[in-house]
Amino acid sequence: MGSTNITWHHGAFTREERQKELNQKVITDTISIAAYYLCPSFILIRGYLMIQQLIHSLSIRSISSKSQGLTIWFTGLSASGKSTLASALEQHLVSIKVPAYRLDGDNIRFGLNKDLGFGPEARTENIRRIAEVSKLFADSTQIAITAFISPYISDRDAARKLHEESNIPFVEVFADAPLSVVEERDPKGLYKKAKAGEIKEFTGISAPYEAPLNPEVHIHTDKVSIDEGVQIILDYLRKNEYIPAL
Ligand SMILES: Nc1ncnc2c1ncn2[C@@H]1O[C@H](COP(=O)(O)OS(=O)(=O)O)[C@@H](OP(=O)(O)O)[C@H]1O
Ligand SMILES: Nc1ncnc2c1ncn2[C@@H]1O[C@H](COP(=O)(O)OP(=O)(O)O)[C@@H](O)[C@H]1O
Repeated sequence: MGSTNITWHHGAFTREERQKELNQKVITDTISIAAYYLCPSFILIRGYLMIQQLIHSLSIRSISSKSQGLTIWFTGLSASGKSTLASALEQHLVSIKVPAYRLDGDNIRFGLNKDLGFGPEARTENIRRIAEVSKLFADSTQIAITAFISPYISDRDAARKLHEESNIPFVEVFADAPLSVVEERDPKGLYKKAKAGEIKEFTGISAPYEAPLNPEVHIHTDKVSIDEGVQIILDYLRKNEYIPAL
């Protein structure tokens, strides 16, 4: 497993933080250029700034030429770690200037899909719409990161097909933790309610979850840390040249 000195946060990521991360390099470059012209007499400083400027422009070029749109599709039980990993991954990608955007229950289930429940047909329609939206994000050369249970193999396969028909890579990431572990985590108390019969058709308790047979990335979230999980995904993305090498 590769490693990086860059750390990532596991909480929510605001629009302002995203803007700050993506603009930072441009600001640094602007400062370098201004300083270069303001200090023409200091040959050493000029030399240093010129080298710095060259490194910056090369790194920007290498990122923009190698980044490409794709969808990273998390699947797994409730509390398996999809949102946690998706959020940390999104923040890390943006911190290295790779545009990424996460779609999850907070911005989809309460908006575009607020008319949908949790019966089999509603879940299929939920995933169909999310697949269409993520494909559009990926088509705009961003990395779309989706974090939904997506319990049915046929629905995930349909999402994959939709992407592959447009030559957009689709990376399925299985956030895998045994039911006993997610029941123990139960961060929202939903398993407790489901077992008490207060929530109907709850995935893993009273509704099915069909685990992926051959996901691109398989993360055992009960065995690796959050940071290690993110690193496994980054290693996969680098190995396949979806993001620039370190
Ligand atoms: N019946 C039932 N089954 C499963 N989950 C339920 C249910 N009712 C509400 N919730 C909450 O909704 C979140 C799952 O929504 P998803 O859009 O990811 O589900 S699905 O992909 O359509 O199956 C899920 O959030 P996560 O815990 O983040 O997965 C739950 O908080
Ligand atoms: N290795 C790990 N990877 C991801 N989450 C983990 C891990 N270990 C513990 N957790 C915890 O498990 C919980 C997973 O919740 P969440 O990310 O909301 O899951 P989901 O989106 O799949 O419902 C979080 O409280 C997270 O801190």
